[in-house]
Amino acid sequence: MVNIEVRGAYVDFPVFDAKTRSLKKKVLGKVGGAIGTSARVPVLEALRDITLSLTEGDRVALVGHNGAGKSTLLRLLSGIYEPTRGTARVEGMVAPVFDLGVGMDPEVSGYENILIRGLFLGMSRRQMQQRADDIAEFTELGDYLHMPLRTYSAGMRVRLALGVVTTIDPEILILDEGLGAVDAAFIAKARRRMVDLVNRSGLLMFASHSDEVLLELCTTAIWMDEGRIRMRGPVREVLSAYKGHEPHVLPERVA
Ligand SMILES: Nc1ncnc2c1ncn2[C@@H]1O[C@H](COP(=O)(O)OP(=O)(O)OP(=O)(O)O)[C@@H](O)[C@H]1O
Repeated sequence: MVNIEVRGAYVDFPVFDAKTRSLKKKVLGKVGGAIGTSARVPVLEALRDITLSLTEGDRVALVGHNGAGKSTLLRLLSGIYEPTRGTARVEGMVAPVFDLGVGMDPEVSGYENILIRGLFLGMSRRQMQQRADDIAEFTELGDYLHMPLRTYSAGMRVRLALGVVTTIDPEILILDEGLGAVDAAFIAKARRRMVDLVNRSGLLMFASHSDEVLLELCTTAIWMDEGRIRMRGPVREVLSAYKGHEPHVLPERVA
């Protein structure tokens, strides 16, 4: 059973080496969470009073300005952060994909990294051995897979990481955008695998700045603003409210 229950959760980051005096002025920009200065040590209030209930089949987009709290919320749901106050209860095995390169070792080969990365995402050694050929074919890396990862370009690393990530069977899939370095043709090729991955995940939560990807993969959305949930609803409605206009979608992507 896959289930997420968050009740009145806060996540604060005390900042011990901040220049406190210059923080006394209220920050007026749109970017970033609230900075509390009443205590002796300034506290970054990354999440404030989050209440959320998600279950099997939910496909949730997470949007908001830089620093709004999206990554912090994903880390809370992945068990990386504990709430400072409130509760966060997660039932189900979480596959967190924050940085495609995390869990990769530059000194070992592409093949060995396929195994390591798969184990990191909750798969067994045997499952990864069975899937290695499929991943190898998808990445088109050929003999490079026998070379140490440090010899790969940025785009080649992303190909390898995407190959592994799109082969797993996650109960709860937590995606934080980071597909930057690959070329457009490869993204198009990965799209089908991403859609299949999402379809076989029990629950998806995806933070991204791409309307197109979110509209394709998600059904509902949460708009984060200064650490709070500002709006929750159907993905198209939330994107329109957040952007102030209809979401941008390339004509051929419109269903
Ligand atoms: N480890 C940390 N220590 C101190 N402050 C942090 C830390 N991580 C995040 N913050 C602060 O928490 C707030 C929320 O950050 P978070 O990374 O969750 O935002 P985001 O919505 O994911 O932004 P982006 O779209 O830029 O990735 C920001 O104000 C940020 O400065």
